[in-house]
Amino acid sequence: MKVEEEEKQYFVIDFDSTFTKVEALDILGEISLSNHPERNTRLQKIKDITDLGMAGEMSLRESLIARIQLLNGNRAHLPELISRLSKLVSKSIERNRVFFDEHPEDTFIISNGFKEFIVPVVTKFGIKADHVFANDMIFDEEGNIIDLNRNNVLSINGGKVKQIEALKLKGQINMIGDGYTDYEVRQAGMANNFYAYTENVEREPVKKHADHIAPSFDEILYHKKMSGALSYPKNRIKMLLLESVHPNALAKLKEEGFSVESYPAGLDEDELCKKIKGIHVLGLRSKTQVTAKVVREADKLMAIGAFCIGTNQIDIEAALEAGIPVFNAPFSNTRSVVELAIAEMISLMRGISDKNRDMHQGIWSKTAKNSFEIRGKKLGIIGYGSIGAQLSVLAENLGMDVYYYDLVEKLALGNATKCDTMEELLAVADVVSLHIDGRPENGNFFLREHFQMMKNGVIFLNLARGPVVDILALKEAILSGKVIGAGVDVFPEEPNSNNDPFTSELMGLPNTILTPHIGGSTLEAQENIADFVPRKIMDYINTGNTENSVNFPNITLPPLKDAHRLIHIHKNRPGVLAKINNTLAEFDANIVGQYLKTNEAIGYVITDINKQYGKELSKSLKKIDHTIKFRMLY
Ligand SMILES: NC(=O)C1=CN([C@@H]2O[C@H](COP(=O)(O)OP(=O)(O)OC[C@H]3O[C@@H](n4cnc5c(N)ncnc54)[C@H](O)[C@@H]3O)[C@@H](O)[C@H]2O)C=CC1
Ligand SMILES: O=C(O)CCC(=O)C(=O)O
Repeated sequence: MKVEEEEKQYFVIDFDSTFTKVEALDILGEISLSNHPERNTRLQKIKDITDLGMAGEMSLRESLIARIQLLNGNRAHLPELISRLSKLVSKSIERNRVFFDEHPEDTFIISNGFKEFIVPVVTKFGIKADHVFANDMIFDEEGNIIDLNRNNVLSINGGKVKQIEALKLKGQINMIGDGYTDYEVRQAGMANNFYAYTENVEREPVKKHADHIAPSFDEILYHKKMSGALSYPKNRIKMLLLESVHPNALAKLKEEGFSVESYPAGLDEDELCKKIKGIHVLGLRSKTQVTAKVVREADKLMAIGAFCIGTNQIDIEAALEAGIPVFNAPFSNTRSVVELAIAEMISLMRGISDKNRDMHQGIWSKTAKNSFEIRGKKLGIIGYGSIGAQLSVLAENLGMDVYYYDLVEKLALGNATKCDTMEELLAVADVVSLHIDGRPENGNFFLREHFQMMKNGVIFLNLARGPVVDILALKEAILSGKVIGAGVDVFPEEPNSNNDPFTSELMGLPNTILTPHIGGSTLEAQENIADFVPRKIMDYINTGNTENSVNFPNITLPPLKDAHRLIHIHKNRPGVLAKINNTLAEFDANIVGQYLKTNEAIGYVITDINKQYGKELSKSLKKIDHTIKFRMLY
């Protein structure tokens, strides 16, 4: 009996900024001071006093009284406060409702806040009203909050320690909170563990004293080996974002609870091989090369997000064979590239870059020589995919005559003319714009012979990929006058970051616009990408969805409901599905849904079962021959 009592786990949870995302008195202030002339200064003072109290720099009672005096609160404000707080419960607490429902005897709220609003909020989670220990408000006859019950132990410093002592709980006491008064309980020896709760606020001095840092309630349950809402806490999923991915992406992923680290620059292969250890999700743009070696070194990698269109920088076959889906943003920067191409075409037709340079040097060269309208000119688009096609539409609207060439059959938009060969296109085009992708076979795609096939005096644009064009042949073509203007945004060698030097054979050439791979670098595009790619990654992690993955079989799954989801990735060999199902049958697991898709390399099977599985089932599924990766969701 004694042993059982000692092993019992109690969870003592703070309310403000722990159970809820916010400090309740701040919210009360927003309500009670809404029409007060000193609203903003008072609200700020209330926040400052809260922080001083939290940091242990002001006595608790002093801070409570000072805030009550500033608040102008009344009993009539409480219903709105309770309603707002109920909507501001911490995400992971909300997610683990079932845990609270199932553990009413083991869960306590001990807070220096007030019962008047805490009890109505937490009892909706099954927490017992008599397990809530907090201060009591004193009201006057008009219902104004004028004081607090000064006999309540929670109105003084060290009150939480005394309160827990009085409860005489027998077992392991886990103290969970974000402030100094929560840590004090552990320090006084009245709790066995102190979890510094960082889901809403992080206080370094509090974290320093913690036995464990808990960015979510899932983490606490995982650490205690108890079952919670998630099979694996999200804060344990580490994401590394490179190359100045837009901060919205970071914010979104952090908000979802993942641990995210970001770097402004790209990494070379050796650096990445080191950094990739322990990383679950890698995010990058066009610079960082994810080679087969990087994939081999990646011990935990679950997904790769290309925060751009091109995925040539990633060995997607190696990733596929390792069971790692790659996601990109296929349309988020399309328009930005097209607008840059249009702008360059017009600028180059008018010699703007040279004229601008001359003006800055005090040279006035007003002339129409080599200046043309784009209207009526023939635009040859090589690669009629999303960018090529969009360029076709806008260029035609500007009065250009569009010709295009693509490896595969494409619908001609508007009045565009399809060319069966590149020669055909090069023979007619006044402007040639490359929009093919950067697949390895496209290296050295556009060579000296192609420049020779062009008419004299053309404009040439490469906003696709650097290695696609023989750069020396382009230089010759510019110097010979074959090409009278060039716009180049991408280079065979690009610096890792803005702090690294850039050099190119094309520097200093006439009427040549060089840009630092900014085709997709508009705020609009970056924001779109920062919305799109994290959504795909989160969807994959949370549900197994692979819709839009560039290398994985695409499966769109229904949301997981009252079931456990088993995600099995295996080499595409006959009989694996049968073995999965035999194993499930052995464990008496009833299949409520199953989804399978294969490609040449892998099979992707999702099975939803309606039974609590044991560790043995997952071990057996992992052991099936040809298994690459297995994970479970619930
Ligand atoms: N400069 C920049 O910042 C940006 C550059 N890009 C580059 O633009 C490329 C194209 O983007 P999207 O149009 O969205 O891709 P997409 O995949 O929709 O279009 C590419 C088209 O090129 C065709 N193609 C590929 N190789 C070819 C070849 N050898 N000959 C003829 N046609 C060929 C394909 O069949 C496809 O229709 C990206 O892959 C990326 O490398 C994309 C975004 C920004
Ligand atoms: O913005 C970037 O870093 C890369 C843009 C690009 O080349 C792409 O989207 O493929």
